[in-house]
Amino acid sequence: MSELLRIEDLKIHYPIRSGFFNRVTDYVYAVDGVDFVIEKGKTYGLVGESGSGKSTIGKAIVGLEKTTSGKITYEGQDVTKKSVRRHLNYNKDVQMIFQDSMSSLNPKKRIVDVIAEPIRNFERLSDQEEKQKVRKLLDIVGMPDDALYKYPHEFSGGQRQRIGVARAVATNPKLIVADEPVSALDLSVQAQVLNFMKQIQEEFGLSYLFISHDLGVVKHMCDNIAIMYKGRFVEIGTREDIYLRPQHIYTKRLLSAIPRIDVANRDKHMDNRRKVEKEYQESQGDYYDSNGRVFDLSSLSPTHQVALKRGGA
Ligand SMILES: Nc1ncnc2c1ncn2[C@@H]1O[C@H](COP(=O)(O)OP(=O)(O)OP(=O)(O)O)[C@@H](O)[C@H]1O
Repeated sequence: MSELLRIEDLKIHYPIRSGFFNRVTDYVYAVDGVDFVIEKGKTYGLVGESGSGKSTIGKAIVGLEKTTSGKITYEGQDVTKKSVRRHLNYNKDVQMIFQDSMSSLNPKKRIVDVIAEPIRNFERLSDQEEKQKVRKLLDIVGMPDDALYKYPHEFSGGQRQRIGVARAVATNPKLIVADEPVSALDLSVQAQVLNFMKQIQEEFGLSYLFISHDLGVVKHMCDNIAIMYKGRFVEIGTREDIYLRPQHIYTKRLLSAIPRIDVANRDKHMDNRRKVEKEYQESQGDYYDSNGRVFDLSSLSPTHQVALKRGGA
C-alpha cells in the first residue's frame, strides 16, 4: 500500500452562539474524531446521509475549513497548518470538484479563463502556451475546441461537470476531492461523467476522495469506503466488505435503500437513449454527426442523405 494522505482523529466543531452577549452555548460536532488513509491511485468513498459531516471533511482537506483538532498528513508531511501547505505547493496537488458546477464555475468568465485560472496561480505560460494547454485539457474531457470561448451557461450540466474536471486536473494534481460530483445530473449523464473520471484517474494516476450519499454510485467508484453518521465513521472497509459483508445496522439500512439501477448498466441504458434520440432526430429531418453538429437532411440531395445515414458525415 502506498499512502498519499492520512487523517488522524480529525475533529471539526462549529460553535453555536446565542443570547444577548452572543456567547458560545454549544457546538455542532460536524466531524468528531475520524481516521482514514487515501492510497495513491485509489478512490476512498465517504457515504452518509445529509448533515453527517462528509463535505466538512472534504473542505478541511483542501483547506477551506479550519480543523478543531487532529492531524492531516500528506506524503509524510503534516499539512494541518496553512503555512506548511503553502510551502509544499499543496494547493496545486489537491483540488476539489463540487456538485453544483453552475455556481462553482464563474458565469462571467469564458471557459478558456475558467480552466486557465488555476494554471495561472502556479505556472507562467505565454498566451499561446496557455491556450494550447487548455485545448488539450478540453480534449481530455471530450469537449470540442469551440468550447474555449463560450460561457458556462451555454453548456449542459454534464458538460459543465466535465469542464469542472478539466479545471481540477489543470494543475496535474495528485488528489481530487469530488463532493457529490454527479448528484445533480440525470442517471445516463451520471454514468458518462463517472466512467470518464475513472479514465482520467488511470491516465494521471490520480487519487479521489469521493463524497456521496448514493451507495450505488460509490460502489461503482470506490476501493475503500467509510460510512458516516453524525460526524463519526460507523463502519469502514473495502468495497467488498461494505457491500457483501456489512456489519453495522446503519450500513445495512443504507444498502437496503439503494435504488434498483445498477450503475454498471447505466451505459447500456444511455446507449439505448442515444439510439432513440438519434432515430427521433432523423425522423424530424435532423442528423447529428460524430461531433454533435446538426445537419439538415432536407437541404441535401437524396444521394447525399443516403451517404450521410450510412456514416459518411
Ligand atoms: N459553517 C458552519 N457552521 C455551523 N454548522 C455547520 C457549518 N457547516 C456545516 N455545519 C453543520 O455541520 C454538519 C455537517 O455538515 P456537512 O455539510 O459536512 O454534511 P454532509 O454530510 O456533507 O451533508 P450534505 O450531503 O447535505 O452536504 C451539519 O449539521 C451542518 O449543519
